[in-house]
Amino acid sequence: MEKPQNGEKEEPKASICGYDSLHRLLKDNLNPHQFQEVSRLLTGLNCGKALETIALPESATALSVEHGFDLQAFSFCADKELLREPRVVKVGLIQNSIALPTTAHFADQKKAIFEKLKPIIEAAGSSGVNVLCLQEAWMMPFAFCTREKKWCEFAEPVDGGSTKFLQSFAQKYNMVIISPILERDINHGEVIWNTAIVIGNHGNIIGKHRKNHIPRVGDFNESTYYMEGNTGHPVFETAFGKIAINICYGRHHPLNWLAFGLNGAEIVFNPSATVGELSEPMWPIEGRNAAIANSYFVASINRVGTETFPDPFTSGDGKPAHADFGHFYGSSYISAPDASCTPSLSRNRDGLLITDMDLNLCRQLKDKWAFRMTSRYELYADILARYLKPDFEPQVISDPLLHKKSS
Ligand SMILES: NC(=O)NCCC(=O)O
Repeated sequence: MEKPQNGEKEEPKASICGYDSLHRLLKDNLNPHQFQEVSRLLTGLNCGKALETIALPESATALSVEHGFDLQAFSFCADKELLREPRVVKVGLIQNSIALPTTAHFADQKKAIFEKLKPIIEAAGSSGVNVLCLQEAWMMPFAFCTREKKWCEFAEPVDGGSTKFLQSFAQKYNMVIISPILERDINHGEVIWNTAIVIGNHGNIIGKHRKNHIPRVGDFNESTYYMEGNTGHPVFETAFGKIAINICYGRHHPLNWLAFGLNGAEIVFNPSATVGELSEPMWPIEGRNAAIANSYFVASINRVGTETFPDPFTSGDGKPAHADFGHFYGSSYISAPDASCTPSLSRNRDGLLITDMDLNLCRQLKDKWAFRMTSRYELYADILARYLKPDFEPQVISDPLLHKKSS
C-alpha cells in the first residue's frame, strides 16, 4: 500500500501523506544515502550498525498476506562477551483494531477479536517468538471514553475466557504471553482493574500486574472504571528473561519506569491505547527514553483504528459531543538500551512486530554509561520524603533584586 497514486486519489485512511508509517514515507522519498543518514539519527545504531531485518518462516509471511496484517522483523545484537553466552530472546508485539462494530452483541465482539487474533498469534508462534505481548484491554473496544457502565461486562477474572484462549497458544508454542485485560476481581467484591496477566511458556499463570497510573486527560475517562493498581512494580522471572509491564499512561511517569528497573527488569512492555491528537509526538520518545535511562529494552504497543460508540459523549472541554476517541495510531516499536530502536509498525493496520534481542546488551550499557552508579538515589529519596510531608517547602532561592525596577 503506502504510496499515493496521484493527487486525485483518496489517501488510505489515517495514513501519513499516503504512507502507513513515517519510516516508509522517508524510505520512498529520500535517496539511499539520505535515508541511511536520516535513519542513523532517527532510529540510532546498534553495535555501530543499522538494525538488521530477520527472515521469517514462509508460513508467517503467508498468514500476514492472507489476513492483511503488517509483519516486520528485526534483530538487536550485543557485543560478544568472553564469560557469558549471548542471551537472545525473540519478542513479538501485536497491535490490532476491534473486529465488529461496538453495537454488536458483547459476546460476538469478544469472539470476533479472538478470531482475528488467531492467525497473528499463529504467525508469532510459528516464527519462534519466546515472549508475546498484546495491546492494552485487547479483548474489548476501548470504551472508557463513554463513562457508561455497561462496558464493565467485558471484565473477566484472571483465569477467565481470554486467559484460557491464550494459554493454549502459550503451551503449543512454548511461548510466554502477556495478556492485558479488564480484570474482574471476584474475591474482592468483584471490583475492576486494568491488569496485565503473565502466562508462562507451559500455559501456567505466573502472575499479574495492575496499571499504576490512571489517565485523567481528554476522553480517557478510565478512572470511572477502575482504581490505581495495588501490585507495585513486579518483575516476572520467565524462561526467557526478566520482564515487567508498564501499562499505557504509566509511560509518562519516569519513577514508574525506574521502579521496574530497580527490580531488575530486562524488558519492559508498554501495552497502550492512545490517540493521535493527544500523544503521537510523545510516542516515539517516551519508550525510547525509558530504555536509555534504565538500561533495559522497552516494547511499546498501541492499538489501531477508530472505534465509534453508540451514544455521543463529552469530556468537559467545551468541545461538541462526539462518538469516537479519535484514531488509535498503532506505530508499535521496540527500543534498546543503547538508544537504537526499530521502525514502527503501521499507523493504520493490524500488525506483528518480531524482534530478536540479546539481553546481554542491558548490562553492557550499564557498564558503559554507569547510570546506576551515578544515580545518587539518596538525594531523590530525601526530596521525595520531604515532598510527601504536608509542611513541605520548595527549595527556591529568590534573587533578592527580583522586584527591583530596572533603571
Ligand atoms: N490508555 C491510556 O492510559 N491512555 C492514556 C493516554 C496516553 O497516555 O496517551
